[in-house]
Amino acid sequence: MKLFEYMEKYDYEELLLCQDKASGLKAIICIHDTTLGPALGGCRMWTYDSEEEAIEDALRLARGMTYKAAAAGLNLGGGKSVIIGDPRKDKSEALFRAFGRFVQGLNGRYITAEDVGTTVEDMDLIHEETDYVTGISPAFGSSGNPSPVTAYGVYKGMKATVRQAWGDDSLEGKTIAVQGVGNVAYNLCRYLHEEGARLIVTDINQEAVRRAVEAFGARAVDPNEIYSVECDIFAPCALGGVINDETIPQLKARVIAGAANNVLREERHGDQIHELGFYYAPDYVINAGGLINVADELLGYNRDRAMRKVETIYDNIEKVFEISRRDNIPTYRAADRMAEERIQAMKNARSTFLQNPKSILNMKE
Ligand SMILES: NC(=O)C1=CN([C@@H]2O[C@H](COP(=O)(O)OP(=O)(O)OC[C@H]3O[C@@H](n4cnc5c(N)ncnc54)[C@H](O)[C@@H]3O)[C@@H](O)[C@H]2O)C=CC1
Ligand SMILES: O=C(O)CCC(=O)C(=O)O
Repeated sequence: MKLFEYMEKYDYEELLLCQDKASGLKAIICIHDTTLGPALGGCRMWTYDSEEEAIEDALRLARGMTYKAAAAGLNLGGGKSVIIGDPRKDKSEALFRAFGRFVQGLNGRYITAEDVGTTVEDMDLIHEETDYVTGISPAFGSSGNPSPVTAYGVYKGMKATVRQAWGDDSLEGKTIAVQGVGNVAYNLCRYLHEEGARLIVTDINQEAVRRAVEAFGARAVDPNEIYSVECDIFAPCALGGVINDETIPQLKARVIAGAANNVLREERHGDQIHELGFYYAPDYVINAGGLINVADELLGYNRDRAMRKVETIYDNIEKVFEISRRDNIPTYRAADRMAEERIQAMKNARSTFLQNPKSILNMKE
């Protein structure tokens, strides 16, 4: 990958490689765009096959956060970080504290949180070294694990998408294929089950599958089968890139709506599913609940306020479909348009000089 060429193409601000020999830390922090405010985005810990793959993941995820914050109406920019390592074996206090010091060094331009492979306990360790971390333990006045809130937002967004496809938003009797039943999807399955949906689940972790089967009467299938099962809704809730040349011809669902980031392997796959008549809820619009929740900590965390804002994901999905119909474009492009218009509008609104501009960090009521 030609890094500067790529950064220029998508207008990235900063890419930082962090190395600490003693703790074994190898991390990447990427800041995409801070027009709307500090870049907030989780820290992923994953066993990447190569350094290039880790850098690419950080870059793509960071850009997604810019759009996620903008589309959700937050005063935040986009950033993300990844730690290269196995979350089951390579975690230590020293590793997360070393990472926290790199975050602190950015002086608030980047604020971290959980993502795949990291937990509230890891955020607490990072918090030993920096205040620029969210999703820490409620004991610190924080919001804790964002996953249940992300799940609630995905549930609301799925209902809004279902309304587009079938005219009413009920999930009762719908068959939903859930890929990955980790932190977000387990909570999502609870909402879906309570509303009377039939669940089909898969995961590479058999324990996660067993939990979902026991708790929600879900039917389990092998990871490769999840794309081709007969269902109404496909909910990608594992990793990204799962809508691609191999999987699109297999899909039986009419709606694609889930928690995973970067669901489309390439943009052209978004065009393809649009042409084929799928109802696709753009990933960063439907999965913004966790971000909305942790962002509320910057104002002094208030659960009711955060949940009210998460409910607006339903309206945001409706807006995306409206733009898609109005401009005759796929929903992923409609979401980009909605986010880009807000970023541009705020750039313009902030063009007049103010002696003491209000920042997100001092907007406490
Ligand atoms: N946790 C949160 O609040 C948010 C999460 N997301 C995204 O949602 C997705 C899920 O996040 P979490 O639930 O937090 O992660 P998690 O790590 O708890 O769950 C992911 C699950 O997917 C499974 N998995 C991985 N590869 C798989 C495959 N090929 N087939 C089937 N299962 C597979 C894993 O075993 C795991 O159980 C990720 O893409 C994440 O970036 C997005 C917004 C917020
Ligand atoms: O939900 C979080 O942990 C923070 C936001 C984030 O990284 C995401 O939405 O992907």
